[in-house]
Amino acid sequence: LPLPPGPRSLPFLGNVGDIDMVRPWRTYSEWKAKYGPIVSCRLIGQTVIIINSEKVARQLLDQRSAIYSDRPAGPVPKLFGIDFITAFLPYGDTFRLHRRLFHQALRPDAADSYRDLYLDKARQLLSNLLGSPEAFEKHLFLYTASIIMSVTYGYDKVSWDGPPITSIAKLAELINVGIQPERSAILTAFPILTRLPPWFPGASFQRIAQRTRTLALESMNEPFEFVKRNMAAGNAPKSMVSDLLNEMDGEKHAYSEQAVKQVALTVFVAGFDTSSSTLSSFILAMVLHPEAQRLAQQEIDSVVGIDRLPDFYDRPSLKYVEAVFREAIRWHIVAPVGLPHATSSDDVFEGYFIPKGSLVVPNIWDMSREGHDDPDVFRPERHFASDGTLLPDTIAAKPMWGFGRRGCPGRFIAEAATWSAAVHLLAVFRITKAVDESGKEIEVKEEFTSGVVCRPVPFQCSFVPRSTDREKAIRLGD
Ligand code: HEM
Repeated sequence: LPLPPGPRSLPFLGNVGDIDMVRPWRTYSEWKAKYGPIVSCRLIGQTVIIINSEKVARQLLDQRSAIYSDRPAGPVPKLFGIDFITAFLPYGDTFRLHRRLFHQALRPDAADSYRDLYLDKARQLLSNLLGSPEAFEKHLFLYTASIIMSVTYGYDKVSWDGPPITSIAKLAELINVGIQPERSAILTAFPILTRLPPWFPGASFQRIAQRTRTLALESMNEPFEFVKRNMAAGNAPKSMVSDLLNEMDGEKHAYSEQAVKQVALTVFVAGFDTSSSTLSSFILAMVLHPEAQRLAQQEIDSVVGIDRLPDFYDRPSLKYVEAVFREAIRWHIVAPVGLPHATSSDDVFEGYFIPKGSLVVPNIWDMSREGHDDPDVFRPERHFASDGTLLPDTIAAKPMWGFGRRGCPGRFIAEAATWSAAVHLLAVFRITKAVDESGKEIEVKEEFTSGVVCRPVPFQCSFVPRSTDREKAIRLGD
């Protein structure tokens, strides 16, 4: 049987020269128009299957997940000392154990049990923004980091420039650089390069790898020991690690401390950049679309009133806010091609052969545009049916979280935490373009970085308190 259709490829490099390496999802969408929703190509000796439709992704990655849940084998995670991170594990026993621990700690009801925390940290975010609005990116990072560190290890407060955040955040940043797909493809094709000494011209990746290995060990051990010390002293707050360690005692040998450490560090690595980028993108959308912002604020004022701040029980009544939130996420999807899956055995789909070991790339960017008119336009109204009711498709069911047994286990926490921040920002601030010294508005562009996770290119904006009473209340809560 033939492979799925696709562009002709050169003997060794394959289709490397055909792909927009900065925004590969755009090339994949062009191929969809030519070849259909499932496309095959070659990248330096590797068969790549690109899925350009949610329907096909569900048929293969969800319904045949026993075949489509591996990750590409390559030397990069090991070289960088991060092969224990769940997202890089091959499909096997360790992977299954990690997923079981994630399920225990992050399933929907567990994620709901942290609602007070999301609200508390969102109010802290507002206070930080009142203090230094120009540093909003840093405050978003701190918001995400403090929720993750509290849920995972029980930290009450974390500071941006102190341990353990400095090393973990640096690690997350280096991993983002280290796992760039182009570099992975080259090192996978020429594993000999991984033996180059760090001083060799062009081998700067070896220095990054060395630093990442050290940071990974540090970041795994330091916060873990913090929980163990607290547990020994009898004052460990509830957290993912303390819960798992407590359960481990009752369930001897079911899993090891090492597995708990690995899963815990994965939460930060996988959740930090993705969640803070989502919020940054939401703020950019509000700056560029003041009318949508105004309508959302009008709704908050009428549902919540002006004497209190929003809470999760308001969410079902805040339908326009929900549409704005959904649209901000859809408008610029944070991980446009998610993470590649790999097949662990041969398969046949609609008359096409999909060989074992193929890389399978879901084009989530294209899927988020399917069925929408003018998909580039920011339009919250698209999430309402013609009778004015909000469409039933929830954020948790969207392709943005990936697929099948590899789908994002942090989606419930991520969604609740980003919603909490977004609705608080809307309740308290008018988010506008910043003005320069002469009073002129500083233009803001709809520009995003590229990579596994995409965030808006740094921009300036203003956070103008909408009510002096609320401003006072937040300042007093400092
Ligand atoms: C808006 C924020 C987030 C987005 C958009 C997002 C999206 C994704 C995507 C697309 C994948 C790849 C799924 C696949 O391969 O099919 C993924 C994997 C993963 N995510 Fe998230 N994620 C977010 C936040 C989080 C958070 C907060 C956590 C942890 C609490 C988390 C934990 C993970 C883990 C552990 C994996 C790897 C799963 C595996 O390989 O089995 N993510 N995420």
